[in-house]
Amino acid sequence: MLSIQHITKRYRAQPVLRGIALDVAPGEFISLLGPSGCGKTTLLRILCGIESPDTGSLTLRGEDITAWPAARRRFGVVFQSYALFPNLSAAQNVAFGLQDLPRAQRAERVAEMLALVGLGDQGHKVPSQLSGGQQQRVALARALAPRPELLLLDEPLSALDAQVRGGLQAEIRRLQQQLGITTVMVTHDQDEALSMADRVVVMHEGRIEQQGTPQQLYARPETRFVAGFVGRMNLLPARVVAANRVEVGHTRLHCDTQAFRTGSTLLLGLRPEAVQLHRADTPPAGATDNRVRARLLEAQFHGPTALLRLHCDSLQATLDAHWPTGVDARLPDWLHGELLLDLPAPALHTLPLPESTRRAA
Ligand SMILES: Nc1ncnc2c1ncn2[C@@H]1O[C@H](COP(=O)(O)OP(=O)(O)OP(=O)(O)O)[C@@H](O)[C@H]1O
Repeated sequence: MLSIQHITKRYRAQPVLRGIALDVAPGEFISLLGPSGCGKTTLLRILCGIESPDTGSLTLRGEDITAWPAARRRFGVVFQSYALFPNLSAAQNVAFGLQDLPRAQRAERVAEMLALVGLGDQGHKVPSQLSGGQQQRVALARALAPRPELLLLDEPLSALDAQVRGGLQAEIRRLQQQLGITTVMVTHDQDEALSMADRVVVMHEGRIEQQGTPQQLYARPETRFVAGFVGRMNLLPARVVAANRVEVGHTRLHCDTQAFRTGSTLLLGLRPEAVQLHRADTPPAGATDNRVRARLLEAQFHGPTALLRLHCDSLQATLDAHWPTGVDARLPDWLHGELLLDLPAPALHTLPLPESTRRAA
């Protein structure tokens, strides 16, 4: 439906977008995810039509819209700051983009939209009489009221507290699916991107680093940046010593090394939830591949799980692991003794070293 072709943008000499290409399918929810300064807001502003690219083009259902001003695109936009007219009621704010409709139809549509966002009885209030979450619902109703072809969301929830935010994430997703509206949302919050989007596009320094479903990105990060930015990942420098065998510190581990030649260096990634802990005095029976000794350095309580920092002499590394805290929210005493860690081969990701590190090596 929307095709973004080789978009570049510089501010003065500084390149901010370095060749962005992306196709968005009808009804799809895309999240642009990346750290501050990676260019995601600039890309969204180019989609809105309030910024123009230096090179590249945008097509909407085959039609080139690159030179169209924002008003002609008629996309629905919600910004981080609620951007409502403070002296207009919620209903008047929603009616703002409906000037073309006859009065009766306009009132009907406003009532429908306010009901859709759960504010059917709040239309008379001005923004200062509404909570932050309610104001953002009004902004959403206003953006959706003219039935736009594309909904653009720029960090719409980042000014809200965690609880309101979680509720609205689910609600926006429900609405988006109910209306089938094609949506592009900018966020720097990986949880938000993973939980809401059909496809997450990870941006880094003005480029698309990787894109895929939330599950693909989490299960198969392709670069160190994505591995570190989407979820938590232990990263260990390693060297391929034979097919499917790597050396980390003083120890050798099994993992899939298909993409690497023997002798090459790489990073081994392992999610904290994939680390299996056992007590060393009663080791489990069975295969002992990828089993190393470790000791607990510290534990951080996070409610349903504790994050354990473990030191492993043979790997010459410190690893993070998750421990489910259970109903009594306590760690068993044996975790403070000698431990064995199983690092399952299928959970070990092999990642290329970043360019700069490779040169130094
Ligand atoms: N109008 C502008 N003039 C000059 N530089 C700009 C302008 N807008 C953005 N930049 C610069 O471009 C880079 C990318 O900004 P952008 O807002 O797109 O990043 P972002 O990924 O959305 O970050 P954030 O999450 O902090 O908004 C930044 O270095 C920023 O300082």
